[in-house]
Amino acid sequence: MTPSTIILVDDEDELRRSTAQTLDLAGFKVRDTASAERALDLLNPGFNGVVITDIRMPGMDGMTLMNRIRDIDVDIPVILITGHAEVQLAVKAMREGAYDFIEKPFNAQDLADRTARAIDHRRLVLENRILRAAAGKRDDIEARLPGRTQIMVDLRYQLRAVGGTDADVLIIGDTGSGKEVLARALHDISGRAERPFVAINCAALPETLIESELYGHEAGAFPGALRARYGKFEHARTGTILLDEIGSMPLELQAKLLRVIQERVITRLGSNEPVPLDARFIATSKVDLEAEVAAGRFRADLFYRLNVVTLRMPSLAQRRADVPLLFLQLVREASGRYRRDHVEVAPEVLVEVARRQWPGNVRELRNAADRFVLGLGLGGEQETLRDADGGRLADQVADFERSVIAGTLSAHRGNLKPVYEALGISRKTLYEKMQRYGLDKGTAPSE
Ligand SMILES: Nc1ncnc2c1ncn2[C@@H]1O[C@H](COP(=O)(O)OP(=O)(O)OP(=O)(O)O)[C@@H](O)[C@H]1O
Repeated sequence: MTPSTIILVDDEDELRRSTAQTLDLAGFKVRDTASAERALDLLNPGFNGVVITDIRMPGMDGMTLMNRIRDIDVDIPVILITGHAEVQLAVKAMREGAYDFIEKPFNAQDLADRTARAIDHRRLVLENRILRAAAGKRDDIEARLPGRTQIMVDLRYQLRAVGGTDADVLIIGDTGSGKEVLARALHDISGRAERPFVAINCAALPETLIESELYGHEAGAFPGALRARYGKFEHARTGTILLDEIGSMPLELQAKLLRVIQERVITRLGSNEPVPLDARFIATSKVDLEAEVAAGRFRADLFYRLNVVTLRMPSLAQRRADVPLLFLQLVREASGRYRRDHVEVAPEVLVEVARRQWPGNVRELRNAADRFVLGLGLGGEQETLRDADGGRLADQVADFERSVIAGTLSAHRGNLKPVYEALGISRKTLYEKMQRYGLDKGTAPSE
């Protein structure tokens, strides 16, 4: 990405020059101008930078400029410079979409901090855009959350239903089942798709730093806090905040979080100034939070607040019929990642994949696909088929083979060529097997 540029707009020459110098000394690349119209000429959608403008100017004022900038690209951060008596105006501007404001006279450090934060925010927004454009994934929920079992069909339906709303969402699911993938899909189909998606792993945050990580702090808020720092919540602003493994959050922080979710404001440590927060919260949990509430480890009020919309990411054990197809998809992805040409998956391999339990869910299946593509086998259990349940091995193999072929046929909507190619068998063999198992082109996958 090209280096960020600050466009500074102020009609007062002296103040503009000294502000430009301050920003320059802080290491920013600055272009300054006395005219709002000129500033607009410098902007385009995808502009990598930030606009800092005085609010009072003859001709086009700062508020009008901000609105014109939002017409160009709604996510370009605009920082307004206000006079002492103009705080009301600044608050109105924040409500209308200004990123931040700074009151005159301001000190150099404060200006540099606010500018740095706005630049970080802009970078996150642009990175998100690039990622999404590259993947072309905006509406492609089925490709991201594949599966033909009813439980997955229902989940995608629920996802689309809540995607367009602003409702906070709780996602429950076993380890490795794809909760974060689901959360990102939710963000990408929401009206916040272009805004930052900030994932916070609550289990990995050190307890002593958790508050300043989330809420930020002012300089001197605690020993060692030399400079002010913006927290993760402020980084997300109008985007989505993912609270991964919310059940690991200490009880006293749960109370604070509840307040943030309800009141939609945050206050940095060491500050009295509330900052508005218009983010959507998504929380995930591996464990049943109701049981945690009963055990006194999770606050009931926070649970009820989060539990308004709950999506359940099924484990692979709950959707076994999806496993072979999912494996084929993961093999295709891994082949791309490792730059291997078309890696064939023999039917015996799919049978083995379908037979296994996969307690680590998609993560474990994905690792197996990676190993397979690299020629290392599936890993994990013994590679040979075992007569696990006491049934005749040949019958079990036949059952799995039938479900694999039925699933692949259904995935390709009865189009045979991609089916025998994906399964690594000839057209003739596919016909024979379809006949043997009583399958036709329109066969639905068997559970
Ligand atoms: N549908 C999918 N297609 C491809 N990869 C997937 C899919 N679902 C999950 N994965 C991969 O599986 C792994 C686990 O997914 P994810 O991190 O979303 O699970 P999780 O439920 O949040 O896990 P944990 O509970 O351990 O945090 C990741 O590497 C992810 O990329």
